[in-house]
Amino acid sequence: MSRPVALTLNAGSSSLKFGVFDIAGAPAELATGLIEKIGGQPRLRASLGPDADPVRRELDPEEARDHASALETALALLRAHFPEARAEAVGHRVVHGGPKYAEPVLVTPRMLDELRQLSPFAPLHQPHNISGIEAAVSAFPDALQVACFDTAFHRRHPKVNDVFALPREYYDKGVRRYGFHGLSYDYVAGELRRVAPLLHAGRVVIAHLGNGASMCGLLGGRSVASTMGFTALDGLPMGTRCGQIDPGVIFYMVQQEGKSIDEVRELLYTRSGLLGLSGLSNDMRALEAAGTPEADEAIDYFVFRIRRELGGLAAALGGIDALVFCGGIGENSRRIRERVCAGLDWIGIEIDRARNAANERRISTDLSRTHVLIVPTNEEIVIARAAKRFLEEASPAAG
Ligand SMILES: Nc1ncnc2c1ncn2[C@@H]1O[C@H](COP(=O)(O)OP(=O)(O)O)[C@@H](O)[C@H]1O
Ligand SMILES: CC(=O)OP(=O)(O)O
Ligand SMILES: [Mg+2]
Repeated sequence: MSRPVALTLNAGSSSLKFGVFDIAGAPAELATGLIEKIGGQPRLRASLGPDADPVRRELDPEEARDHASALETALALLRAHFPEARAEAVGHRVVHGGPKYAEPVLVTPRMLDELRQLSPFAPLHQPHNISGIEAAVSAFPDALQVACFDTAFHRRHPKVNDVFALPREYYDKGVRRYGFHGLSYDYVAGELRRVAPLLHAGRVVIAHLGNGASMCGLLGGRSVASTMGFTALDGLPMGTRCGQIDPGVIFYMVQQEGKSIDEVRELLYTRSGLLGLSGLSNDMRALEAAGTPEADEAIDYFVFRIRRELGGLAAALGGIDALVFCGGIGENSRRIRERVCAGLDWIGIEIDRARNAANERRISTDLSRTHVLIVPTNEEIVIARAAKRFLEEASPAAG
C-alpha cells in the first residue's frame, strides 16, 4: 500500500533541511532532517519518527558535494525508512518572492526565471532555493512543486513600511521593504491564534532569533512592520550578517579601501554580525561559552539591537500585548531572553526567571501586563500545509 506524503525542502547556503509529512489528513510530520556543510565536510542529522533512533553521521564529501547530491542522499535515507511513501508534492521555502508573490504558487519555468532575477537580493539563500527546486523537479517529475515565500507574509503591510525615502522610480523598480522569515511568522501567528486568541487579535512582536534574525510587529495576526528590508541583510545583527548599518560605510569601503562591490557584499553577508564582532564564531552557543570580551561585546550588541527594535515596533503598533520568542536562539537561550527583557517594566514586561530558565511556553509573570511567550517555530509545516492545499485544488476529491 502506498502512503501519500509531501516533502518539504529548505535550502540554505550550505545546508538542506528536509521534512516528510503524511498528508492523508491534516499534514502530520513523519520525519525531519538536515544536511549541513554541503560542499565541505558534510554532516547529516535526521529524526525519522518516534520509533526510530535519531540519525547523526558524517557524510562522505561526495554524498553532498552540492545541493542536488545532498537531496539524493536525503532521499536515499527517506526511501529506506519509508519504502511505502509516495511523494505527491514537494514544497519549497523560497526566501525572496519580490513584489509579486503574496501567496504560495506552483512552480513553472517562467516563475523560476523570475526568481532567478531576485538572486542578487538574497545571495545566501535564493540561488540554493532554486537549485533545490531544480533538483526536486528532476527527482519527482510527477509531483506538484510548490514555492512558499518568506516575503509573502509581509506583502500586505502598510505602504509607509514598504517604501524607502528614495526617488519614486525606485519603488516602481521593486526597491521596497520586503521583510523575511514570513513562514516562521505565519506559523507563530497561527499558534498564537490557537492557544491565545485574544493575544493574536492584539499587538504582538515576534522575535525570530536564529542564524538569520529578524523581528516583526503584528496587529490582528498581520504584519505591520519588520526589521528586515529589501534584503535579509537589514535589521538585527545575525550570525554572519551585519544587520542595519549606515550606507555610508559601504562608500568608505569602496572609496577609501578600494574594495570591489563583490568584496563588500561578501564581508557584510558572511564575515560580519556575531562572527565579525566576536572574531570567534557565528554560533550563539559558542559565544555564550567563550566568555571573551569580544564574544561578550557581540552578545551585548545583539541584545541591544533587539531591545531597540522592540521599542520601535511597539511604537509602530501603538503598544504591545505580547512578545514572542522563536528561532534557535529565541527558543533555547534563556540568557538572551532574560537580557532582552531586563528592565522593560516601562513596556509592561516582567519575566519569571524560573519559567524562563525552564523554557516554558509563557515566561512572563502572572502580573506582567505584556505576555512573553516562547513558541517553537515550524517553517516546514507551513510549507506542507500549502502543498496539501494545492493537491486538494488539483484533485478536490483527494482532501
Ligand atoms: N541552547 C542554546 N543556547 C544558545 N543558543 C542556541 C542554543 N541552541 C541553538 N542556539 C543557537 O541558535 C542559532 C541557530 O538557530 P536556527 O534557528 O537553528 O538557525 P537557522 O537560521 O540556520 O535555521 C545558533 O546561533 C545556535 O547557536
Ligand atoms: C531570511 C533568513 O535570514 O533566513 P535564515 O534565517 O534561514 O538565514
Ligand atoms: Mg532559519
